[in-house]
Amino acid sequence: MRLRKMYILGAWVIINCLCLIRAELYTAITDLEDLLDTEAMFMETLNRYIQREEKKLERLKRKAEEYKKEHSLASADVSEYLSNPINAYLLVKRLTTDWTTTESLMTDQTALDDAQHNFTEIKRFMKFPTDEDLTGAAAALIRLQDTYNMDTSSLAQGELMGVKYTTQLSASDCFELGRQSYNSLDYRHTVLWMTEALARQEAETRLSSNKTETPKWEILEYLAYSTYMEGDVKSALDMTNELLQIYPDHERAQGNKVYYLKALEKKTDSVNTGENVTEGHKEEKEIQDAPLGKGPTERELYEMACRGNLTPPVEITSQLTCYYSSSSPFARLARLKVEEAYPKPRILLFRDVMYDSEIEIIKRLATPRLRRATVQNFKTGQLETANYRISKSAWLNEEDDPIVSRVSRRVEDMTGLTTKTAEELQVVNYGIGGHYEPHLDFARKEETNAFKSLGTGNRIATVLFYMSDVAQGGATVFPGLQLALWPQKGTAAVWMNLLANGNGDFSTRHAACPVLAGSKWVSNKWLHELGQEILRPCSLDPSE
Ligand SMILES: O=C(O)CCC(=O)C(=O)O
Ligand SMILES: [Fe+2]
Repeated sequence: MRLRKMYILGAWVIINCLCLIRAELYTAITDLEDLLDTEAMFMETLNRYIQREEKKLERLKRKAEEYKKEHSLASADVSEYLSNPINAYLLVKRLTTDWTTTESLMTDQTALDDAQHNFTEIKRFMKFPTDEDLTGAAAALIRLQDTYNMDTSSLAQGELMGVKYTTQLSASDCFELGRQSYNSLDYRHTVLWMTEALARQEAETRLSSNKTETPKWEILEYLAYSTYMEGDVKSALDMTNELLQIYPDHERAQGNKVYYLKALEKKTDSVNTGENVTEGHKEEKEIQDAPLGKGPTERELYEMACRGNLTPPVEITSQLTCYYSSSSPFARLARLKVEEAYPKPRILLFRDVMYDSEIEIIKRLATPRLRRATVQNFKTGQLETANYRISKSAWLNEEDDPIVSRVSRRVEDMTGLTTKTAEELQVVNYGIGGHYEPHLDFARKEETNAFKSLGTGNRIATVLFYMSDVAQGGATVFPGLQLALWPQKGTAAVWMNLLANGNGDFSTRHAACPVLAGSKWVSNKWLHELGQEILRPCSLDPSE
């Protein structure tokens, strides 16, 4: 049995070693799909273990029955029973060799050892999430909660912006989200998720007599402390009192109670410092983005646009038209459909410009090369990962497949610019919660190191192909323009990042909203300045 199992594992080793990446599995859907295979292997091992243990218990039950039968026979008439030499012999045998066999059956651990061995092998050779993945996945869920303004209870009931899904979160799932928030010193979300954990736990206990996994006192402990850190000492004290009713000897709670009482007595201002309270952490200040004048901040505009609650004013939208492109003989021939999404900066949407068959090939070529996407360090020009960009990306060059050259030609036909100096085709897959916060695609004047090694100047234009629809979320938004572009498979968005005078156009600042449901695939071509001199004549006008 074990050999066959090992053989199965052996087969998996060959398949999975090729693309084994330990961390950051939560950043792309493609990796999560592999985790389902891992889970299937775990379930198989667990079921086999249960079957073997059940067989063992069946044998032990039969033994117990046998003992019971003989013993009651003997007890009915002890002297009669023992006067029979066979019975006397059998009694001695039952308590010697027989009992040794029974005992060794009871203590037999081979099923457990085999299961543990298999678990270790699965963890070694299959894709397996790490603690960082759990933290990342929890952070993604909390990001979605904030960006899409979803209340904790609806989210726990599986409702995503009014759409009801069947999956729900249990008390222990909510507790884990609270714990993850707590570990990130995010007390606001700790309070939200621990409150939900408490409510769910009470409901779960009412429904079944089984004890739930997380004890109430533990939820109360996190909740009380985080409530205190959020500045509500009175509620923190009430929760601590409730905790002490359940668990009177809880030393930390006893200590905290004394502190909360003192804090309340003194009505001290220092309630938020966390001093003297066990488990105290210094609160990290959230980075507040600067307001754009008096109106909403960029963050607020970004979130509103992501939720679909922002559109450009009618003076702008009324100017927009759609037409068939005539930018090249091919564009005329293929009757490329163009829609203006914004007039200045001009943002165009080319509909049905990438075909499903092309998308399939590009995704297939990119999938084995997907790695956590990087950003360029503002100061050093080095590439590094950052929490404000969470996705997986791969680069395809024209030698990889004729399709990649075909996409470059298409980009030339769409833009009238050359792709000779463009970067390779970047393919990006965003998992749930995957996003890219507001940024500029071009390098600012002070970023002197950016694109230096390419020697092709700045990123003059962006062509962004949507290679999937997205069930919910995942828009490309331009907060300053109040504009959201909703991914539509086969459409490409195109805009110029630089003005004709070569300066960066800051109004092109844009973002990829977190994916709420589904998966988002895009690919993009960044065109550079070098070689465009004739195709896009420059201007000395500072406003152009
Ligand atoms: O995925 C998107 O919608 C935008 C991506 C983007 O802005 C980028 O990769 O620079
Ligand atoms: Fe971008």
